[in-house]
Amino acid sequence: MDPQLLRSTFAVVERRAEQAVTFFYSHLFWHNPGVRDLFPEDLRPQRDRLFAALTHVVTRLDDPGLADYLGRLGRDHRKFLAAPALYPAVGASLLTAFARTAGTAWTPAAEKAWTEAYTLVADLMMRGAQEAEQAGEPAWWDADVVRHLRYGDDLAVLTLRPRQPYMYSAGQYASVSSLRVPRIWRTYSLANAPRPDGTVDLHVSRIRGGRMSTALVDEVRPGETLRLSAAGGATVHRTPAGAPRTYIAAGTGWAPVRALLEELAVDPGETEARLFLVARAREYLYGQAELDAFAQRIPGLGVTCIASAPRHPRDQATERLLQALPASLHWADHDVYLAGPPGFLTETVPVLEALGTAPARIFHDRLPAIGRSHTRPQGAAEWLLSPPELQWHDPEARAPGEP
Ligand SMILES: NC(=O)C1=CN([C@@H]2O[C@H](COP(=O)(O)OP(=O)(O)OC[C@H]3O[C@@H](n4cnc5c(N)ncnc54)[C@H](O)[C@@H]3O)[C@@H](O)[C@H]2O)C=CC1
Repeated sequence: MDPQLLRSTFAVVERRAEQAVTFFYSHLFWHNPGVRDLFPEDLRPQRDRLFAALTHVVTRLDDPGLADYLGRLGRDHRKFLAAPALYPAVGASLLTAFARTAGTAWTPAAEKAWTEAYTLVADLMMRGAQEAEQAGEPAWWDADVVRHLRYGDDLAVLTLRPRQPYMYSAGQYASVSSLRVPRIWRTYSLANAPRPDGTVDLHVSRIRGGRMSTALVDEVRPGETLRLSAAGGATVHRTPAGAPRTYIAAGTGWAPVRALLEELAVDPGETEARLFLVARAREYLYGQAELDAFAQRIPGLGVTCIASAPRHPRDQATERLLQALPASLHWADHDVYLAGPPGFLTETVPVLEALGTAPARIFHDRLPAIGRSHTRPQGAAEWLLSPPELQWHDPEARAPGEP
């Protein structure tokens, strides 16, 4: 396998990505009747994901973590009903699409390199899936909705009871699917530390035009069954017991922070902990109701709630937070746990670094370049200048208990 050759052919294909992706799906669905049913009705986000995943692989061929990443991806793809027979079918369509798109760059040597690369990727993914199956891990967990609470127009807290034991750590997330929105999975943080009764909470903010969040906020009722993927994400506690830490949560970013606090509350000792809770308006500070209870259970907890002023844009709360942070001291001694919208994280991280927090001590879910944009940049330079819209879910971060 020749990494240089793979990258140079991929660079040509990437410039004609729309054409390549359209050809790929047409070829796949034409030659494999029934496969179309495995994909969501709206293929556009899927198309971007395919290229994001391929870019991830092609740019990390020398990365020793790639095999683990692909193993986890294969394990995770079981929820999409990706049977082993699908892998060669996808490979055949992908290589044909590349051959059609790469023009003169598609030499016999390039074809050989891509065939070898795809075989390796598929083998590692299938092995991950097989290992999960042998370990008795379900492809997804059926979970019954036992409670559905509304906060304002756009927010709901759902309590689910998985029918089989569901393992996760405080701070992790899961993909969620509902038969109301077939074949679509969306990622939500698990909003509580594991409970003796096994139930898990999800905090869902309705996104305008978002079919899944609308279904979860407006339509889903107790008694209904949702599907949960295996938990993932490495935003779990990494701070030694008793050492100082700061939590910063914006909007439903409260969910993972709430879970981390609940875990800390079991044995807080004298731990110094700071919590900044940020929301678009006072009435959206829905976590506030629980703060007294947390403050009682964690004596060293200091809490600051920040919201935008009435009739001001939601991002004013971020400006207020960034102005408030320097009033707290000793940033170099704190681990910082952050959760919230991608734009919020992008603005907050540099300020924390400027205040003295080491980048390695700032923990948040990673933001891969999984675009929703339909006007695709034409090359690496344009890609950097105009990156696609970010989503916070990162399958690479799916490493429960990762140090
Ligand atoms: N684990 C995590 O990191 C989690 C992330 N989220 C993300 O949070 C978002 C949901 O947000 P909502 O609850 O509706 O919050 P929201 O849209 O009400 O925003 C909450 C606050 O975040 C700040 N903010 C939002 N967009 C910003 C931007 N572009 N630049 C600077 N600051 C910004 C503002 O201060 C705003 O008041 C989704 O994007 C979701 O993916 C949600 C839960 C967990």
